[in-house]
Amino acid sequence: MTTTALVVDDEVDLCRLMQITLTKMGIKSDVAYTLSQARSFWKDNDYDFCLTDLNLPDGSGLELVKEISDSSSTPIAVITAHGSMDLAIEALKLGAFDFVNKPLELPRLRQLVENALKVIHQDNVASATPESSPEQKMLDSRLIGNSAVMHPLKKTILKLARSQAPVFLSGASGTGKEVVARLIHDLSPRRDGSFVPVNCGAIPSELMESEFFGHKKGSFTGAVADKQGLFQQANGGTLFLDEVADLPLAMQVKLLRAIQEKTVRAIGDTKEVPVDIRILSATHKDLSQLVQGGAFRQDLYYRINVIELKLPTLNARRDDIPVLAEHFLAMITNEWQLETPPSLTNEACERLQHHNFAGNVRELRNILERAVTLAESSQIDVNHLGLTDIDISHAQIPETELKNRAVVSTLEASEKTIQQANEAIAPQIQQVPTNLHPYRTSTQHFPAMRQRSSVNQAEILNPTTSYNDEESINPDSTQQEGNEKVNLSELSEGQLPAQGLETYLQEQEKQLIITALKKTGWNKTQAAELLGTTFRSLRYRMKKLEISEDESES
Ligand SMILES: Nc1ncnc2c1ncn2[C@@H]1O[C@H](COP(=O)(O)OP(=O)(O)OP(=O)(O)O)[C@@H](O)[C@H]1O
Repeated sequence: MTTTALVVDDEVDLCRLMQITLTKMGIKSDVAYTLSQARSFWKDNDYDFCLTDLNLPDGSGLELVKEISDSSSTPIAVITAHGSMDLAIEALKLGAFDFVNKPLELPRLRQLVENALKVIHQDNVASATPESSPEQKMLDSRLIGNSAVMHPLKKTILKLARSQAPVFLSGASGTGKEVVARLIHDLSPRRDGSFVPVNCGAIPSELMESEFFGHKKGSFTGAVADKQGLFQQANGGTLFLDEVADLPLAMQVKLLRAIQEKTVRAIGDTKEVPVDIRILSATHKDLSQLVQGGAFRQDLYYRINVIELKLPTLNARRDDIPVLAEHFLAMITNEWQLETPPSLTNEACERLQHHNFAGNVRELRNILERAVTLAESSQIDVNHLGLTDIDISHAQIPETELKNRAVVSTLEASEKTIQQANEAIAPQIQQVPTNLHPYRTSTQHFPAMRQRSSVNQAEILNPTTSYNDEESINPDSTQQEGNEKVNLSELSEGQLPAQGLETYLQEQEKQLIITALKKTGWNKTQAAELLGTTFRSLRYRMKKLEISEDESES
C-alpha cells in the first residue's frame, strides 16, 4: 500500500521541492498552503504522516500539531525557521515526532521521512497484533511490573520511542532509568544505530571534551592516534547522558552548542562534522534545583528536558515486588547456571513487600543475589533475606518518615529519630530477622551502628539480644572456638568508610574468607564450615571477590 503524506507550507517552491523528495521515496502527497486548508484535507483523507511549517498565513502550525497528536497516533513533523529552537521544542512537547530547520537540507529531510516511515511500519505491525506487538513484548520482558503506575509509564515509553524529542529521565537511584533509556532506543526508529551510554560523573574533566567530541592525532600530549568522540559513536543512534547533573559548567556550554547545532568538532580538527543523534539524559539529583542554584545551565536544562519522564520508586509500586523477584531469580538461575531454580517462600515474599527499599529495584536484586548464596536449598526464606530494617507493615508510619527511620537504609538519620522509631515500633516487633552469619554481622554490615551504639539500635537488629562488638562478629561462639578473632572494622568511633559501604563490606568479606581459607589450608569445604556457610556459597563469593589460591602465598 502506498504511503500518503500531507505537506503544509505557504511557500509554493518549497512545497514543490518536498513533494518531489517524497515522490522519489515512493510517498504520495497532498499540499495545503494554509491552516484551514490543512484541516480540511486532514478531515477528508487518511494520511500516514504530516509535515507542517509552523508559520502559516492563517495561524500557527502548532495548532495542527496539537490537533493531530491529540486525536491520532499519526506522526507529524514540523519545519521551523532557522534559530527558532523554542518553537521546535514547543512542537515536540505538543507531540511532534521531529523537526527540520529552514533552509531545508534534503539529506536531513530524507532522514526525517525515513524515521517517519519506520514509525508507520511499527504502527502497522502493532495494529495487526494488538495483544502481542513486538514492541509491547520487548517492553514487558525488560521493564518488569504491571502495577497501576507502570501501565501509563509503559504507554508513555512506547509513545516517546516514536519521537525524536530529548527525554529527561528523573527518579531515585535504582529505579530503572537506564533500563528505560535503553528501551526508548531499542523501540525507536533509531534502533539500528548505537545506544551510547555515558556516565558524565565518571569522566575526568580534563578528558571530557576529547571523550565527547574526539581528537586528532597529535592535538595534545598523549593524543597518539585519531579518536572518535561519543557524539560520533552515537551517530544515527542515541546518546544517553547518565548523571548529567555532574557535568562541569564549562562542558555544559560545549554540549549545548553541539546539541543545538547538531555538529561536532574534534580537538585539533578544523572542520565541523554533522551528527544525527537523539539525546536522552538522567540523574537522580534534582536538576531544577541545581539550575536555581547556578550549578546547571538553564539553557541546557531546557534543551535536554523537553519531555520529563519520572520513574516511580519501588516503595510506590509494591505490587510489582513478587513479579520483579521472580524475574531476578530466573536471571540468577540462568547466570549462575543453577540446577534448581530458587524460589521465595510466601513469608519471604511478604517480607520483601514490607521492606523500605531505599535502593529501589537495584536493592531488591542485590538482596536476592545475597539470599540465593545464603540459602542452603532452593527455598529462600525470611532469614536469608538479611533484612534488618523495620517491617513497615507493622508500623503505621508514613513512608517518608520511615525512610528516616530505617536504620540500615539511612545511616544519616539522627540519634533522636532512631530512638523515636524504636519506641514507636518496638512493641510491635516480635522477631526482627537477624542474619547471624559471620559475613553479615551487625558490625560489619552497618558500620554506623558502632557510632550510635545505643541499646535501641541493637534492639532493632534483634529485640531480644544486644551484641557487643565481639559477639556481633560471630554470635555462634562455638564456631569461634580455637579461632583468633578478626578485627572486622578498622573504622574508629564515629567514622564512616571513605570507600563507600559496598566496597568496605567487600573488603571485609574478602578478608574473612581468606582468613578462613588460610586456617584450613585452602580447603574450601572446611573453610565454608568454619564460616558457617555452604560450599556453593563460598565458591560463589570467591569467584565474585576474585579470590584465587594464588593468594595463599601472600
Ligand atoms: N522495571 C525493571 N524491571 C527489571 N529490572 C529493573 C527494573 N528497574 C530496574 N531494574 C534493574 O535494577 C538495576 C538498576 O537499574 P538502573 O541502572 O536502570 O537504575 P537507575 O535508575 O539508572 O540507577 P542510577 O540512578 O543509580 O544510575 C538494574 O540491574 C536493572 O536491570
